[in-house]
Order: sequence, then C-alpha cells, then structure tokens
Amino acid sequence: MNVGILGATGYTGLELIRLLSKHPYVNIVYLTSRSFDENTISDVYPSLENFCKIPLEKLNLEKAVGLCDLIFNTLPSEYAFKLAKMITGSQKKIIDLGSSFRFDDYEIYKQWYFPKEEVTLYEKFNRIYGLPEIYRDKIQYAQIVGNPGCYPTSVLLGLMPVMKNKLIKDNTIIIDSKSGVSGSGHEPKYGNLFSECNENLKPYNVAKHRHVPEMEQELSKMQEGSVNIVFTPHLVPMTRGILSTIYCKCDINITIEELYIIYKNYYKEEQFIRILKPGLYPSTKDVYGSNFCEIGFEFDKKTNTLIIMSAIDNLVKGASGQAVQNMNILLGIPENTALEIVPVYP
Ligand SMILES: NC(=O)C1=CN([C@@H]2O[C@H](COP(=O)(O)OP(=O)(O)OC[C@H]3O[C@@H](n4cnc5c(N)ncnc54)[C@H](OP(=O)(O)O)[C@@H]3O)[C@@H](O)[C@H]2O)C=CC1
Ligand SMILES: CC(=O)N[C@@H](CCC(=O)OP(=O)(O)O)C(=O)O
Repeated sequence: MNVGILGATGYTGLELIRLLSKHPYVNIVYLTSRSFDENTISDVYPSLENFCKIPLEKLNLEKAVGLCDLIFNTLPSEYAFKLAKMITGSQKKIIDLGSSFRFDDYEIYKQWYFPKEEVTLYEKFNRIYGLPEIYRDKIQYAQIVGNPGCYPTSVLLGLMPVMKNKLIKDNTIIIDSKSGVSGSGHEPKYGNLFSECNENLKPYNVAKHRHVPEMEQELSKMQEGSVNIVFTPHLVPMTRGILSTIYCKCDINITIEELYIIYKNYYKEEQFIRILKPGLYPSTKDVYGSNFCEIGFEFDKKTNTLIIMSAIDNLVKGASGQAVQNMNILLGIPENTALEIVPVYP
C-alpha cells in the first residue's frame, strides 16, 4: 500500500509517520509541507532520523492522487474537498484527520466551520465517521473516512455503553474535558506560549466549541433521538492527553458493579478500550503515546449522577492512531497492526 501524508510536518502528520514507519504493509511515498519543503522530515524533526528518508514536497494534489493508494489528509477543507472529487470513481481512499467529512449533514458542518470553498457533492461521497468501535463494518466499504475529533473520541467511547442501553435521562449530559497543548497543533499561537500555558489552567470556547455538533450527531444516533450536551474544554499545561469527565443523570438505580459488567460486556471484543475496575480512575499517563482509551466511572447515589471518566492520547487514539486503525480496517488486516504500543510511563 502506497500512502501519502498531506501536511506531514504537523503534529498529526508527524505521529502518522512515527506509527507507519513500523507498519509491515505500508510504504510512505509522498509527504507534503508548506514551510519546510526540500528538507527531509528528520531535518525538521530529528526524532525521525533514519525512519523516513523521503523528501518533503510542496503540495501537488495530482501527484498525491497519482502516487498514492491511500492519502492521509491533515489539511483544511478546501484541500479535502478537492481531493475527494479527484478520487471519486477510483479505488483510492482518503482518511481525513480534520473535520471535513465527519458530518452527516453538510449544512450543520457549514454553520460551524465556514469552509472557504463550498462543495456540492457532499451527500454523494462514500464517506463514514471513522470511529471503529461503532462503524467498523461500514468503514471497510467506505472510500473516505472522516477521522473523529479528539474530544469526541474520548466522550463518545465513554458514553456509548450507557447510551446504547438507554440508561441516561434525556439531555442531562455535562462534559468537562481537559486537553494538552499539542491538541492545538504546531502552528505558533500566542495562547500556546510556554508563559501562557505553564502553571495555568484555562477553559475556552465554552458552550460553543466546534466539537459539540459532532458529539451531538453521534450521541443522537446512539440514543435514537435528539441529544443535546453541555461541553466545556480546558487547556492544561501538558503536551499530550485528554481527560473527559462526563456527568449525567441515570434513569434507573444502578450499582457501580452492574455498570462495570455493562461496560466490560459492551467492549469485550475491543482491544483498544480498557475498562477500569470499580474504584480505579483513568489518567492521561496510563495511555500516553498509545492507542488506548481508558474508561472508569463512579455513581453518586445522593444526586443520582453517573460520572464517567475517559482518557486518551489526543495524537494517537484522538487522531493518528485512530487513522491507522481505520486504514487497517480498509486494508482488511488486523486492526492492531503497528498499534500494539505500550504506553510510556512515567
Ligand atoms: N493535534 C491534535 O491533537 C488533533 C488534530 N486534529 C486535526 O487534524 C488536522 C491537523 O492537525 P495538526 O497536525 O495538529 O495541525 P498542525 O498545525 O500541527 O499542522 C498542520 C500541517 O498542515 C500544513 N498546512 C496548514 N495549512 C496549510 C495550507 N493552507 N497549505 C498547505 N499546508 C498547510 C502545515 O504545513 P507547514 O508546517 O509546512 O507549514 C502542517 O504540516 C486539523 O484539522 C486538526 O484539527 C484532529 C484530532 C487531534
Ligand atoms: C487544545 C486544543 O486547542 N484542541 C483543539 C482540538 C483539535 C481538533 O481535534 O480539532 P478539529 O475538530 O478541527 O480536528 C481545539 O480545541 O480546537
């Protein structure tokens, strides 16, 4: 399989190269960069010295489509949509790490993301939301995979067993998420300076983050009815990791031991989901550098509130690891190929 990465010098691109450099069925044949072309990736990131020697090139979509069987796109929607049109009718595949193909309804996507260029064929694309734990049967036949956002990955995996079992009172979901700074990419931004982030904890985009409609879309399908959520993301002074703490009201009286059995059974076939025994809580360090999602929970009887905690590495299960998992499904090979990574601890 010849693959290309558009936007290879970004954090998700870099993480894709790290994971794919040890993938037995993949050759990386095309890497693009806007700012660092004519270098190799290890000139920009010495951590990859000797793992990937092909040069970085200025973006050329025709060349990408010509050379690659599968393209990982980390670039904005104007490139994603052009690429999608170019591969329509061919056997080529796209895994898009941005938001361009996550939405079932293009109008909702437009309201939240204001794409620079409109696309008319959106409904015609053979696309799927790329959360393997829900959609693997459809992913294998899709041409375009919209890789989920990092916060939605942690939240949807945490909520899925209770939503599918209809245990949650309507519209009582409140989500408090915390992310490391790499979640915002490597492009310089004032808010990401060391002196702004270090020893600081700040909420942002409160009640208006772009991941809200993405989560509501998928939660509504799980619940088979319209779901609205309250979501507050925070930036924390660490490099990687997301911890989402989800509060919701339960429809029935349930013990934590019963919940444990529900979660264990629901995810019994899932190799990347770790359900913690009652009394244990997830942490970002437990999943650092790996494709795991770790889930724990607690039940507050006094207020009848279920508290679900879910930890991922935003760059792995929240982005590039999930993208490789999706690629493995498209290829029909074991889903854990090149993803059997032991988390780095401490
Ligand atoms: N970081 C994360 O944890 C996650 C990110 N995502 C999504 O994945 C996508 C990529 O994110 P990330 O890797 O963090 O982003 P970065 O900012 O780290 O990297 C962006 C990459 O795209 C290139 N690029 C950006 N704009 C253009 C342009 N107009 N033309 C050509 N090249 C361009 C940059 O090139 P150069 O460096 O050469 O200038 C760089 O290689 C985004 O949509 C993001 O929202 C999704 C889940 C998690
Ligand atoms: C810490 C931080 O800034 N995180 C990013 C999440 C990145 C992401 O997944 O955004 P897309 O949906 O565009 O892919 C944010 O909140 O925008």
